Amino acid sequence: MKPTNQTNSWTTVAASFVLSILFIYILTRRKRGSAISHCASKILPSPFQLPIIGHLYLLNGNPFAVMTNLSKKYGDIYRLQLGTVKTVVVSSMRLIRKVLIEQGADFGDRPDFMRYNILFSNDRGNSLAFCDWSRVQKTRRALARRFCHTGIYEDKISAAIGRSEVQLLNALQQDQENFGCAAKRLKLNVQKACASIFFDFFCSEIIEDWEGDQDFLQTVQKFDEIFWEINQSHPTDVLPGLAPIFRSHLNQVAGMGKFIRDLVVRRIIEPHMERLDKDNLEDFVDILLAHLEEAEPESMLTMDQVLYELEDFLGGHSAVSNLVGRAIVEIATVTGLSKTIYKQHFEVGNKDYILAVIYETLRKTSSPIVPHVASADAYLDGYLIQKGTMVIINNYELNTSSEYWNDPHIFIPERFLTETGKFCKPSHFIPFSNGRRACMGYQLVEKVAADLILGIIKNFDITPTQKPNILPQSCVAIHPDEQLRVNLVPRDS
Ligand code: HEM
Repeated sequence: MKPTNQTNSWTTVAASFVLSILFIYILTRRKRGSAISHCASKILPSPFQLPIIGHLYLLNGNPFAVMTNLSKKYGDIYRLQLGTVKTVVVSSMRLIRKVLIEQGADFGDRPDFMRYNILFSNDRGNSLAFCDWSRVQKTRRALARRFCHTGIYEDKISAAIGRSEVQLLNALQQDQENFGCAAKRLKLNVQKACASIFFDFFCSEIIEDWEGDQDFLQTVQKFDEIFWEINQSHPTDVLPGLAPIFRSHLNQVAGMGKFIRDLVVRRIIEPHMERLDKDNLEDFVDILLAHLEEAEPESMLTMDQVLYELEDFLGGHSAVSNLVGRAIVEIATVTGLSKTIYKQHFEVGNKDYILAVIYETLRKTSSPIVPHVASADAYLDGYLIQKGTMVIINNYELNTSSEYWNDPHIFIPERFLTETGKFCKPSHFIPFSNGRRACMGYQLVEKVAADLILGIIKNFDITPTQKPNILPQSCVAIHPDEQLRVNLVPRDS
């Protein structure tokens, strides 16, 4: 559930229509009451008196900020009826820990949104990130866990980053010569760098020619569109009956998924199947394909599961490139920060400083956690949460409140460093979540983002433009049409 800044008039009209229906629906539900509340030993509070403007903000502003305000009145756990979806919002670290860890087995499923199904061949169960918890999911996570360990595959990931960084710096220098501005196509160049690292690392597919490889360029663009899409809420998530009105958007979503899928099959899967040597598994694709014929039925993967697991991980590059983009925008806004990063890393030798910059970017973004869903009826803090209830883990206050951080609106990487300069993260800050559905890519994020930002800063000073980007909070994604408005000043000039 993320804010959408860039709506056209059609979507505004449609959204107003949807909200009116939603509001009427909420009122009707109120009269009927809720199954949760009358079964529960304690009655879950619910903001029934919320004026319609509140619901408007919930969908169009920063929903996490709105839900935080509601928690001031209704407490750290309360329920919302979002269209047809029963929802519970939890806000305190104590309850978030219960949902993610202590009672993780009860809250390990994902919402059944129409768009998730459409993206994954009409079955979100194909996706590692949007499926419900299952034995297959355990297998899929186990297969990926080892590969995402940058320590185990240190050489492979370092080689992939090294190759890509050379191309990135060439592209920036080329733009400096051609346009007098190295930042002219910075976002696209960072996206291409991240994508080529991920293709190289996971699939041993080295992209030699960024500009001439049309498949590659289109894939980068489609993944970015998908990343934006899944980071937004959509009326059909909670009111699937509205699908006919949004048919063209839903078809577009299906088209994005299909494009990526066709490319992954043609360019990655088919060549890998032809050369697969089970005694010498070369990369992540080989590991997944070897599992197609695994003897144990519970841990055997279907071709769709293999395909989408691979896509989930390849798509991770969009998360990294958007994060790097955000970090660069933040660095530009703090006077002298680019020089400080250079000094700390390349002169003082403090390798943790850049990590602090990355975590401060995640904090300031207030990077959200994907909603969970109750996989069984379960009691949470004395309230009965029915099976199928969506649980929104609202980390907004934990990330942005002055109760937890000094000057929370200011970008201060040092808050993640001890007095001796060592990286240190408070336990209430969990941008990659925790427990059985926790992010599998955080080590890759740290390594790839750090190396790319340092590669840029080694060669360029990052300074602000007169019109800096204003990026939405509680959403890592940057709109696909938004460019990074910063200057890159060559260090030797
Ligand atoms: C900016 C970077 C990223 C952030 C902030 C981030 C954060 C998250 C969060 C909050 C979740 C949900 C955890 C939960 O529901 O409890 C998640 C899930 C996941 N992430 Fe990331 N992530 C990032 C990048 C990546 C990358 C690069 C990869 C892969 C290479 C990746 C792989 C996954 C997977 C596979 C899941 C689903 C796990 C499951 O549902 O079992 N993530 N991530």
